[in-house]
Amino acid sequence: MHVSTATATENRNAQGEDGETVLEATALEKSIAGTRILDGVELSVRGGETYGVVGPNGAGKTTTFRCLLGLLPTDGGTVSLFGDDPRADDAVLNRVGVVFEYETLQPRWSVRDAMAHACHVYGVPTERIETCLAEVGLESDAHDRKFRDLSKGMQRKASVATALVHEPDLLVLDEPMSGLDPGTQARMRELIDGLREAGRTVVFSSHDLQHVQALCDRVAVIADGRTVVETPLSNSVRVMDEPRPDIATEQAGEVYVVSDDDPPADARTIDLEELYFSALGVET
Ligand SMILES: Nc1ncnc2c1ncn2[C@@H]1O[C@H](COP(=O)(O)OP(=O)(O)OP(=O)(O)O)[C@@H](O)[C@H]1O
Repeated sequence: MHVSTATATENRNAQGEDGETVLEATALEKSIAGTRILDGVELSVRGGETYGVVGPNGAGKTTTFRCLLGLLPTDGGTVSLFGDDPRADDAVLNRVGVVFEYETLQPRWSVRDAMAHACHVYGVPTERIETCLAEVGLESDAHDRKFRDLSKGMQRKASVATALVHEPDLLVLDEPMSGLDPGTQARMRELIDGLREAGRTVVFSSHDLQHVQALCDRVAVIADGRTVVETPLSNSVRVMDEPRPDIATEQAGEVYVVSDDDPPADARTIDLEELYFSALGVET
């Protein structure tokens, strides 16, 4: 999969300067059938970054994505998507491409038909179909086959291609790697990396901490419906074993994540897996 970097500057300009907050949630709450599902999700995604959301099964990642996009009503908290609240006005969703793990394209439509429909809905030329199919590297013999007759990997690529037709400023991918063989996962990883190179903002959830570590600029660990810690990754996380009054830190279990760009000399480096288990209070 390859994404041209030629339009990176244009894309960055379209979504604002790098570093501008494009998606933010504070104190997000959601109950379903009397059960509290989300109880304090906090996250902030900046323009141009790749942002990972990790957490155990049932932590609330998919529910968070639905609430962030205004697809589920919330019971409390704030949501800001490119400065607008999608729960009040969903027009801002025109700037977003979304692929949920279990929501598929129309099973009886061919990939090209589904993409043509998306082009029609968004008012973009159907030339985008070939561009996006090439971008995700979907095998050419799959383009005119019915969605239901494709392998899971082909279906995932077709779904991502469809989510890209309107050149969204933000791509939200719920578990993009799940159920894919290692080779297809690697190609999905290349795609996400290529999107970042092209200046797009990508948010994705995953259980594969290695993928998240390799791809993401920042990550949020969610457990029991709340954000336990949100931190820059840049290949490693700087932590201290004790807090210090002069240093900004965020507790994640037994460690204190240093949020300062200039960590103190006694800060040590841990990987995402160690942070994850510490944040969840799991002995390893
Ligand atoms: N419509 C619903 N009705 C009842 N419970 C729900 C509903 N949707 C989600 N839940 C519950 O909310 C919790 C969070 O689910 P969610 O799918 O958001 O978690 P997740 O972190 O995405 O999990 P996974 O990693 O397994 O995909 C789970 O306990 C789930 O059973």
